[in-house]
Amino acid sequence: MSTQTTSLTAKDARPVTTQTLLEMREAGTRIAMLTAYDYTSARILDASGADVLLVGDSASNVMAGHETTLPITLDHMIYHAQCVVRGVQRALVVVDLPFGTYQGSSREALRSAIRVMKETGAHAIKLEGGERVVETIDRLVTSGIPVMGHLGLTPQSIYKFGTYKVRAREDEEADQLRADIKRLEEVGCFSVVLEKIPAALATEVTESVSIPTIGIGAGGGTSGQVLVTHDMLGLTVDFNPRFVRHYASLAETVTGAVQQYVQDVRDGTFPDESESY
Ligand SMILES: Nc1nc(=O)c2c([nH]1)NC[C@@H]1CN(c3ccc(C(=O)N[C@@H](CCC(=O)O)C(=O)O)cc3)CN21
Ligand SMILES: CC(C)C(=O)C(=O)O
Ligand SMILES: [Mg+2]
Repeated sequence: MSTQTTSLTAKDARPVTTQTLLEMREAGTRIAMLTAYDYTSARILDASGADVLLVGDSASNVMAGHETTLPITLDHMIYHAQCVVRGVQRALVVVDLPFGTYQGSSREALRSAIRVMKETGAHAIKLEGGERVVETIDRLVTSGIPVMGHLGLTPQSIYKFGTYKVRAREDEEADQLRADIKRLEEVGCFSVVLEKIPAALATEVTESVSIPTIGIGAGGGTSGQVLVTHDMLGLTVDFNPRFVRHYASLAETVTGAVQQYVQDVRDGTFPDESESY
């Protein structure tokens, strides 16, 4: 088995493709995905070795301050994706199709996805759902647009479920997810996100398909992991589900830096001579 084309390090600038992700799964190399919404962050995440950057509709929460992902528009998502693409050399850039831009018909979905691909230079799109979006995914994939699926907790359906509790704990919903992931694979998704489902189920369905799965709150048995970057950096201090591991406490760091700056301005110690002309 050849692993020659599998990109592993930040220094290896060979662009990650959907094929690379498949090879990583086959080689047992776990895939690291993070969200990105702007140029400056995307550049740092890309250079730090993130394999996939997701321009998530979580931008609705994280960037715009909305309570849910429902309000963000296709124009907003395209703007964020354009910014991210400018900062990326290696990572695969995937863009969420926002609520209301693909559910109406496969024709509407294709129009939305084509806008993303044409106007941003991103490499793939992601959309939420199983059986009910299979026809749509078929149309996108047939048109040459790589599609990532998203099963389990699907935040665009929050008002249908009413809570962000763990999904597919009961047999009926678990069986539906088992069937959904097979359908997503059959119709040509290159990967599927599994959000907030029991680890045992995520492991089982990962083994039932040959495409890579990317987990968030789905345990360690998936082919890769995704987190919202602002969560893992400790910027979103009021969002603390157990699946978030904090790799930094940037809210504290920023608070300290800004307090110091304010004090220095008040004191007149900033700027000093070396910082003046
Ligand atoms: N900052 C951020 N991070 C995310 O992971 C994220 C977003 N925003 N916005 C879009 C969706 C929404 N997501 C969510 C939202 C809530 C929980 C959650 O576990 N909420 C509660 C538990 C609720 C319950 O048990 O009823 C919690 O523990 O915080 C998980 C994923 C994931 N996505
Ligand atoms: C949490 C990930 C999977 C997502 O869909 C988003 O950030 O919008
Ligand atoms: Mg999303």
